[in-house]
Amino acid sequence: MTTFSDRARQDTTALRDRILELPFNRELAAGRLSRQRFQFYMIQDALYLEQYSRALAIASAKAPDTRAMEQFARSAQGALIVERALHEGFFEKFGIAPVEAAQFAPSPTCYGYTNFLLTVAHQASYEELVAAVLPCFWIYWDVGNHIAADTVPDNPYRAWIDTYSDPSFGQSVNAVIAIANEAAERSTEARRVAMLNAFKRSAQYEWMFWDSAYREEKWPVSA
Ligand SMILES: Cc1ncc(C[n+]2csc(CCO)c2C)c(N)n1
Repeated sequence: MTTFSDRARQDTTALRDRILELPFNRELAAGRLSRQRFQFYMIQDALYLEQYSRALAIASAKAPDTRAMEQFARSAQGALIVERALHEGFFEKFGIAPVEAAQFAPSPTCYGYTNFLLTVAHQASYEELVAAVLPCFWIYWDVGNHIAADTVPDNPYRAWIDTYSDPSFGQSVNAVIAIANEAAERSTEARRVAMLNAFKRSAQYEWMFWDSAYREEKWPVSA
């Protein structure tokens, strides 16, 4: 039987390869990504995580069973606690006060991605929401492992690489994949197609998020 995650993987093979090949990720692996670019990414990611955590909390509230509720509630907390600790470590290293991150405005891509997730969370089905939050886990696990396999000693971004290639993170990735597969199985084909579309849109935004950090994306006009 073809599961939702099999279909999702097949439909995004080319895009996922393109994510691994992005200059941001290649340079991160080699330890030669500029601090400026990484710092831009960290600030945007802090803004992203706050909204992503809300989307996960809504997934928890909508989940049909306590196991999925717990998984999403834990991940919603993880997005705020674990990832914030990672960020604060880097902010300290780069000499940015953590409160300063909140003073930055989200980039167009960050804004687009978080608004997409929150729109799905509030307006679409639970199944589509699960599909929309999955690339965040799955693609980071792919990227984390890919980078961990060919990084250099003393990489200044080691803590980032370790977080996303840690087996405990792999366990939560597998748990969310299993939840998405169960949700798809219980659903209709029309809804599974909607799930695939939500998954693909988030995967595109994941590519865009790294690309926008590399370009240090600004709003093209100010108000
Ligand atoms: C743009 C962007 N996408 C995905 C992640 C990774 N991530 C964020 S929260 C979470 C689950 C709970 O810890 C994971 C895997 C990120 N940091 N930034």
